Amino acid sequence: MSANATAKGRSRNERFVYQDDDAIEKPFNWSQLRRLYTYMRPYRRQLMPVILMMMIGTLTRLTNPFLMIYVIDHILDPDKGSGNVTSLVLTGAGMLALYAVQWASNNYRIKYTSIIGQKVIYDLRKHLFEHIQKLSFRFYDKRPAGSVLVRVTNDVNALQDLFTNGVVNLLMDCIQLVGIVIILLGLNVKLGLAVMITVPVMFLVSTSLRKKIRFAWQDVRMKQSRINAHLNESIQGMKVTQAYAQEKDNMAFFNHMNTDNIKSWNKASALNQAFGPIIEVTSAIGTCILFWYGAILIQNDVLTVGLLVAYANYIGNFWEPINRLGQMYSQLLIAMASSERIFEFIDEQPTVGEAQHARQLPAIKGDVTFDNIVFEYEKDRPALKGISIDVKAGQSIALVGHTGSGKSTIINLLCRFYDPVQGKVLIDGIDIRDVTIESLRSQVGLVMQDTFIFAGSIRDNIRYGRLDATDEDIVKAAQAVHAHDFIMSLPDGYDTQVEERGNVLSMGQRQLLSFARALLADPRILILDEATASIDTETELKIQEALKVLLKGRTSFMIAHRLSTIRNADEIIVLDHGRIVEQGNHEALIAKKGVYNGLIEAQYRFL
Ligand SMILES: Nc1ncnc2c1ncn2[C@@H]1O[C@H](COP(=O)(O)OP(=O)(O)OP(=O)(O)O)[C@@H](O)[C@H]1O
Repeated sequence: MSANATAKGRSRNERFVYQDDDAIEKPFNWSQLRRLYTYMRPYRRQLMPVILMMMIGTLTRLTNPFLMIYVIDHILDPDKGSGNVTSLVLTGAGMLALYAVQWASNNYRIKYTSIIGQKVIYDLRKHLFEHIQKLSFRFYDKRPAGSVLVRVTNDVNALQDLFTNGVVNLLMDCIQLVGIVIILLGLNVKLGLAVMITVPVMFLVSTSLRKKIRFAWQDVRMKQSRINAHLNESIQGMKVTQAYAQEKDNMAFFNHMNTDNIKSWNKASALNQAFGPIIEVTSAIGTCILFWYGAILIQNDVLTVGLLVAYANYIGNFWEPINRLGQMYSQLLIAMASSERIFEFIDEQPTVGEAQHARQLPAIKGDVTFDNIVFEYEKDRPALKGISIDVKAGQSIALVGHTGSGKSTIINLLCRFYDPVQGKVLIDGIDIRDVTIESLRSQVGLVMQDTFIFAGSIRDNIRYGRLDATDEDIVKAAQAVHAHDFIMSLPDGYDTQVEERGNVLSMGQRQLLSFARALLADPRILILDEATASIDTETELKIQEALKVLLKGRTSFMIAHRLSTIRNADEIIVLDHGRIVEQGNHEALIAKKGVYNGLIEAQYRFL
């Protein structure tokens, strides 16, 4: 913390700490490059004609000056064939033809490198997304959603340039450069060496400047990344900001970051602009040497005017690939960092894996057994310490206990979001680690406290429970859980569009929707994390009615908060610090006057 941070609190600019998750360049790494190449390999065949076109384009470009030599030294030379209009026209036509070929091949190259590059990026993004969908909760426990998002978007985008034109351009520039050097030295070694004398100087100056430029842009990206993180957080937390009237403070913080970003941008941009003049001055020096030394050679009859013009042309084309190769190298180092971060995710194995010979869980009855379960999220900090529960199909279980006592953890294990450290969870006597995750989760319904509503229509949101459900099934499910009336009162009924997270719906309405969704899925085992927010009595009654319909005939586990739900449960399990401390029905537990009685008294004293 800086010195001006007072005892009252942090200074405004230190309010948030954002982890820098931006691409920082990494050293060149061949094995990573080879791994990146595996994404290009499927397009090898499509790449062949592109490379061919690139070579044709480069060759025609290198050939053109030879025609110039011919025109100047043979056609226009009074001693040789001056005035030969036919030759002149023919050579002119030849030049035009070469330009046309060059233009066509360049067009082809640019178009198809971009198409192939996009396909490679598509595959990479798909692979990454497919993979992160499989990763276990443990993975997400450790990472903020923003950092996962950055890898799927920014890091993949950072590779886009490399794939869309980088690889082919790299090849093209190398060929062009080698071609020009050979021609320059081949036509006249002395003049060739003389005009290339500036190359090492230019190389040294540009390498050091480029490094500075690279770091400056990295700094810009880091600042932008912080702005993004802050924006993300601000939007998500807008209600809290407004509720605590923190807008001014938030604005000041944002301004600070915004100003910082502009400063970095200006610095990077100034450095960038310095690069152009350096290239120009170096190439101007090269040209001066060319004409000065060329003129001497012409006077000594060692060089022709045509050759001198050709040299000037080649020199003009000489700096361009050098410049691009430098840029390419910077791009490559950044791509190394991005690919490393992408591969880090791809290499991450789901901790909850499927057994090699996992079988389909057959249609279940709904018996559930927790057999002496021990579980810890973090080493040596057990969240469950030897839990055994036996539930018969169709029974409803209410899990109660203080915050942090392990209720959600029990549910997490039943869905196999995590695996126990010790003991097993059995459904109809089958260890859930022996069956495929999909066959397990498709038979276990989960109704979360914070119902997730996806952007789309109400109908589609209910259909999420069973994608092949007909419209009639959807209406029936909604009617059964008393959601139909409120849906019909919405402007477009079932077609009403709701935004992500369903902010336009009330808490109670969202719950009813999630009940309809779960009913449609018709799972044998239902898990319900009851919402804590209190709702009006009428909705409350509807929810209780809906719950009865939903629970009928299913084994259910409820993290129950409403007394009515807890009371109606067949069995109440009271947890404390990861252990079951009491178990039984409401009356029996109240009569016991133990932990449960204390909890109920504390919670419902005012009802
Ligand atoms: N993802 C996690 N990583 C690390 N520790 C966790 C994680 N989730 C829960 N815990 C810890 O495990 C213990 C049990 O948590 P759990 O969420 O099961 O409690 P709970 O009874 O459901 O609480 P609440 O009623 O507040 O939701 C707590 O000590 C909690 O801090």
